[in-house]
Amino acid sequence: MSIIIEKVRAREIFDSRGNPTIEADVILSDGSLGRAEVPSGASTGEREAVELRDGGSRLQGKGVSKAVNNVNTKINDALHGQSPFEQNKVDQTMIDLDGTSNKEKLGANAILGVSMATARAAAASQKVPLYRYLGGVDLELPQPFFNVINGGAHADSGIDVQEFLLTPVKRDSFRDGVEKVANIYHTLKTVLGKEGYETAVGDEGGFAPKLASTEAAIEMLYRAIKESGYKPGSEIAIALDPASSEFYSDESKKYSFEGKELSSEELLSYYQDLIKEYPAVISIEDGFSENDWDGFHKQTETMGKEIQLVGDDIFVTNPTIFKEGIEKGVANSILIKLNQIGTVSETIDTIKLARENGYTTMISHRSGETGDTFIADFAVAMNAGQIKTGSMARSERVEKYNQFLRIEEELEGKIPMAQFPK
Ligand SMILES: C=C(OP(=O)(O)O)C(=O)O
Ligand SMILES: [Mg+2]
Repeated sequence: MSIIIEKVRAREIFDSRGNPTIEADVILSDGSLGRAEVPSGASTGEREAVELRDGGSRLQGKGVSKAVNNVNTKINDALHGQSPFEQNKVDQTMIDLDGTSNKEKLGANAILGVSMATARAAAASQKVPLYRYLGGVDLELPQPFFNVINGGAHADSGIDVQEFLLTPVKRDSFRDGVEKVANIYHTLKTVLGKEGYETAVGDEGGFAPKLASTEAAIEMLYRAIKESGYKPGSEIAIALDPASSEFYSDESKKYSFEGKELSSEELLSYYQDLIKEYPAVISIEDGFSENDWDGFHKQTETMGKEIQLVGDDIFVTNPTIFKEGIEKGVANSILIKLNQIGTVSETIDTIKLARENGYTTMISHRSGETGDTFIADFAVAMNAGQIKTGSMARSERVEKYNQFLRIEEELEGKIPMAQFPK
């Protein structure tokens, strides 16, 4: 007898910021259960699929009971009887049922929860790990990027750049990479403490010291890398996510950055000087605003051969928007967030598009996370090449890194490791 989706249901749970979010269950006729939890961003792109929230006074307007209800009624009715092994069809059914271009009716949070839970249920039914179900035999461990200093919308450190990430360019295994960064993370805490800075952490588990500038933060990283016994650049590299849409004014077309009002051109020369001064910086995400395509394009023209330029807010994992970006020569890499687009299949479409056009892909967590480790399996299955999922001090982030350690062990180290830069 063929296996079908018997029941779909959801509930309100809480994320790492204490906000309500969706947990969805997909139950199959053979009794298999797939469960998934949905994350939530803070520095969200304007064109992301809509995260449906309730409004009103309950839970300060942040409840997701409407989205839960949509899963338990409309989505349940539409998916009952469908094959869990046809991910595209399941996702398309929900896209059609919603009927809007940004999933505002059912909520991208409702749809994504069910989409991920369907993949999990199908994997459980076939008794294979999620990475195997989604990826078949062609698997690869990504290069991890750890966000060790938090600024922007993720902390009250007052630093304009949202994320300062470390990546173990040189590593013998995934475990070796995590160990190296864990060493630096602990050294960084000591270095910051010695200099009199706070060592409490931000939303993504990185430290949130009140450092005066981007340069001051990078200096701290260089020091921590060296004092841990590694070479900045060749062994441990640095990536930045300024998340610049957060400090861009659509009216004045200026970037309000570190006390100055910078034009697009001025910001570009700032980045050019920065990577000259600190060659360990190998990647910049959202250096320009989602509403400054021209600025992002100019950066790609001038810096795109030297370093990785990642589009997050500007592409929002949306294949249609991304296609336009490719045509306009914007960025050379794309950040992949499942909940920006709202289904597993559309996310896979975006990854394929990146691959066909020579863009690198970095799978990403959200600043509001849960214990769900879906993105770890997903990154391995998609041969995504890179992942960023926070730092070492918050378990909702560390759990993702731990899942890679499990996968590496399960595959007895026989799985290839992505390398960036090559
Ligand atoms: C992970 C990010 O932050 P958020 O989830 O707040 O959008 C990001 O900007 O890359
Ligand atoms: Mg970003």
